[in-house]
Amino acid sequence: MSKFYEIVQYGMGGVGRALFGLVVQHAPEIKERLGINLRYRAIVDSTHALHIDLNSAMNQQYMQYLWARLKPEVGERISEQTGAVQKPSELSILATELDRIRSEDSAAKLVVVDTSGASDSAMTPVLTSALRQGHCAVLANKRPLCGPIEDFRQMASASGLGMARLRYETTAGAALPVVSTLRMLLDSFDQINEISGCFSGTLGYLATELENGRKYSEIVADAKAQGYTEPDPRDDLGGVDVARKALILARSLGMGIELSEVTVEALYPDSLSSLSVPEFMARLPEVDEYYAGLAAKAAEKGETLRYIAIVSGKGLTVGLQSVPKDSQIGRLRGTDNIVVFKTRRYDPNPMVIQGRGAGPEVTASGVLADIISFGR
Ligand SMILES: NC(=O)C1=CN([C@@H]2O[C@H](COP(=O)(O)OP(=O)(O)OC[C@H]3O[C@@H](n4cnc5c(N)ncnc54)[C@H](O)[C@@H]3O)[C@@H](O)[C@H]2O)C=CC1
Ligand SMILES: N[C@@H](CC=O)C(=O)O
Repeated sequence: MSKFYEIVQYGMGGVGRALFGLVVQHAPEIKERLGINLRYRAIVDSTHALHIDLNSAMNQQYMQYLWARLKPEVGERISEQTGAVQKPSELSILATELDRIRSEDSAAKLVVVDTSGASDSAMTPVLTSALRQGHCAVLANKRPLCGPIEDFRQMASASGLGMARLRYETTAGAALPVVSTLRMLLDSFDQINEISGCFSGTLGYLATELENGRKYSEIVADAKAQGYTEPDPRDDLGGVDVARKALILARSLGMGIELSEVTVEALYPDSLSSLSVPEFMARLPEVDEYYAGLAAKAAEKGETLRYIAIVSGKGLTVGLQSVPKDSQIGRLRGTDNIVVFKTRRYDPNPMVIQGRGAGPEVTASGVLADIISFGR
């Protein structure tokens, strides 16, 4: 029997557009191979929304027509599409879709997909509300999982037993199977003693390229252009993005920790913290020399810099460390992440997951896998 999942997607940046392209291009094959009908009901960016009527959503030609305009190389905005409306609020977009699906008397489930960079206050009510009404949610956006712990618990409990209708694989390690592995270990009654590693594609890329002698300012600009960084690269460089990932893993383990309890170490000076993003990017050369010096100092000792996170019963720590070049972490290259699970069963040798941890294409593939997992 065919299953119907209908996507309401917030966020049409790098990851959002890559996901839209994947779904539009592969929906017929997904239906044929897996018996899962995926279609778009609405796409939303920071200012506008496009509600897609079902006839159009089922019409592959119309979806291809939209993709031809929205794909990154063309880059049209939602506001430029026929039928787009100015966004009243994130929640009202969902309300419109819930009304529509009720009036259709449909057996389809909505999947609210958050590929935005929106705040937790904007997105948490949307996601929790959809989950409470029996629908599904998939997040690439970490913020809604990093608000007050009570909000996280409400979202989790709204998503059914074992968080059955909530997926957020790409919030830690992009498409690497980190969250699903954590769930698998917990479901099979292992005991996770520690999760550690390098959780940032941007900081991995920065560290490797500093090692190669490139300038800090050029590396950060390049990471932004490639879509590795957060909308504001200071989230990456300041360690907050790593802290969010560690917090999401800690909360998934049942720890009641707040983001404010995690101490981070910033890889840019305080003097650049209150600038706009373009101003920040323009002033990066001011710190080139300092970070070249740090990298050179580590190299003199046969070491390299890595930004390391540890989640354990003692809490969360994240920060810059100098590690031997020929260690497992020292050998990481580019945007690769490494996540090490030390558990009762994986002892003394831990379970290790390693691979690309950032980039729009790879992240979109993880979001699509999350969506499809509801229908399996
Ligand atoms: N780029 C990557 O490698 C990865 C990104 N992520 C997460 O995925 C999300 C998207 O990342 P990117 O696409 O790279 O960022 P991006 O900056 O390219 O896109 C973010 C989009 O969110 C939209 N947006 C902001 N506020 C919104 C709102 N209230 N409602 C609807 N849309 C809104 C913006 O218009 C923008 O187009 C972020 O939360 C990021 O942390 C997660 C894993 C990897
Ligand atoms: N900005 C993040 C993207 C994935 O979460 C990173 O660099 O790791």
